[in-house]
Amino acid sequence: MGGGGGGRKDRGEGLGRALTRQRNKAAAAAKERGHALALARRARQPLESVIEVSDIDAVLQRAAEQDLLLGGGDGADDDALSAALGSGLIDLDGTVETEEERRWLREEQEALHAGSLKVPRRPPWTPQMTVEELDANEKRAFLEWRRNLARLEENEKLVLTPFEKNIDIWRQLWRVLERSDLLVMVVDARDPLFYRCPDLEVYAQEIDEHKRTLLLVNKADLLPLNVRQRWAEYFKQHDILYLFWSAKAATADLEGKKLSSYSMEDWNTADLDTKIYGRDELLVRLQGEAEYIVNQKGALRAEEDHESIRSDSVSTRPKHVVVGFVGYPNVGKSSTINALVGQKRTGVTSTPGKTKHFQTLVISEELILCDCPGLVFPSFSSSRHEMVACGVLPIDRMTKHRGAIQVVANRVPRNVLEQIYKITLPKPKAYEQPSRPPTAAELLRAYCTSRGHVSHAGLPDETRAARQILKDYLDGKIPHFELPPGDTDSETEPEETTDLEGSDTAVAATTDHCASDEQDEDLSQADPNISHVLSDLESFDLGSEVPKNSTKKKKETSYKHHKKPQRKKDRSWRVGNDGADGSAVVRVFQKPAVNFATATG
Ligand SMILES: Nc1nc2c(ncn2[C@@H]2O[C@H](COP(=O)(O)OP(=O)(O)OP(=O)(O)O)[C@@H](O)[C@H]2O)c(=O)[nH]1
Repeated sequence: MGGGGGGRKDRGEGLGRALTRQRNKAAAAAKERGHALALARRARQPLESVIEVSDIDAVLQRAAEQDLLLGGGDGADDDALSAALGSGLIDLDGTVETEEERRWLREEQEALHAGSLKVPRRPPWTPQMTVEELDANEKRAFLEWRRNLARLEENEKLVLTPFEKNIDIWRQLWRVLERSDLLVMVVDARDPLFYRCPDLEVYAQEIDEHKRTLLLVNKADLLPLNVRQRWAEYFKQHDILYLFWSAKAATADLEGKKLSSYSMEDWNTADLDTKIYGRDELLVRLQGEAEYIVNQKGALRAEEDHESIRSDSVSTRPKHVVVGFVGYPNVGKSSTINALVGQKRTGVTSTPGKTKHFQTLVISEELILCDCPGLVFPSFSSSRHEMVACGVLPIDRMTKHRGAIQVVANRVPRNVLEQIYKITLPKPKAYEQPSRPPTAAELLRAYCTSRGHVSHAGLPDETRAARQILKDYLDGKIPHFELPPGDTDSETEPEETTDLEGSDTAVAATTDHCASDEQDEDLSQADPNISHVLSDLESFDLGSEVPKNSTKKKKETSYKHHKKPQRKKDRSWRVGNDGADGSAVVRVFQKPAVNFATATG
């Protein structure tokens, strides 16, 4: 009886244990399914830049990744989260200190630690590795890179500006770097050093000592000849391989038009150091540089193999060369590729970060181009505001517009701003420095007053004004450029130099701006009543492209529904993949404009 009772108890305990086991199993399976689902969902997500550091989703996603990498377990979630938090995803105030008294100290620190600002390296890999192994290794190395940057920030009291935190975007760069013979770093001519990433050049040579980087100084149409001369001097002094280029001018040329920019008058100078290259010249130069690299590699390999180097084996042209294009968002990579291909292959917009995947374009049997998505490299030296003003962070995501406008006000002489916008800025008070730049508030209010931009609350619509001013600044309607560091003119006579250049360029820029300004001029003469303000708000992002006679239509549409028209990147040309890692290849055959052999002699 007792035994029977014991048996029931045993059976009962056995059943309980079995049920618990089953429940645990089900829970584990559910967890696994959840993981798989999360992974699958993530795989389906489009490739997005993660630059803004306050994105809590990104924090959690990284925490989940960490969990995955470290195998989970007790407290792993907490550890992962704190690792993600500690690795710089959360930036508490998101701004960089700019007080004068702290600046030199910070600059000293920045110079000291400049070598630590590295581009993440792809860990060593072999074709024999499984996809999972490769993926885990890359994630581990990436997290380590993130932690190092965070440590740098924490320990040294340095402030890192926003940088790309999405490993998948860096993966695109790794692949472009690996397959390119020549790396072309596209920079904006108006501040080339801001957009240059020296560590990327170092990294390229770590992959292969023969790889070289060419600085493609784009938007050179916005740079007067004398400023190009100064930069040319600087590049030569610092042994930087460079050339001036204007994707916009090259595109206009292809369309049989001429760019009406002041600096294009002397673009085709005989001086190779300062001339703005044309499309065919650039293609020849790129191919020449890349072939030189491939030949050097071939020669070395032959030497290493103790082969007898026949003279023709070194000079034989390689089958084809690959030229990779990298750079910050919005510097004009896609425009350059489009101009080189000779037709629209990649989308061009003034919104940074539009190119998401690298693209491979076969220009000819001999030349292949690779276009990498725009990347925001880690840096110390610029503030978030500066990055918005420089087009690296999207204007649309800007929340504190005055900071970015102050960058514009500090860089562009007061008289130039007044001329371009036909506004009068308040003069500095008697007790203030007579040469002080206008404050952001002064500039924004003067602009709003002249255009009648009023917000719902009846206050000046500073956000709208800020967006338009920043757009004009980026598009080159407001002329501006930096001089090389240590340029004596900029040091000893900043006012005079800027004023001189500014007024020169202001004339051209004003002419350039006239058409777009006409509409605003009209608006400024009208009564800024609320319906006008609303219809006016609607034209906001269309800016100068809205024809005058479209005012009526604008009034009829609700401003709430107005969204910036996003031009879609034309990807219809994508044809399958190249067999390596899923990247698209299109074959674009075109007659080489100049015979390479004759052109290079
Ligand atoms: N003035 C001038 N503007 C240019 C030139 N090249 C490009 N732009 C403008 O710069 C903006 C950005 O050009 P994109 O070609 O889309 O830049 P991107 O580097 O491919 O940008 P992402 O897709 O963000 O990587 C666009 O508004 C272009 O019209 C140039 O040579 N001169």
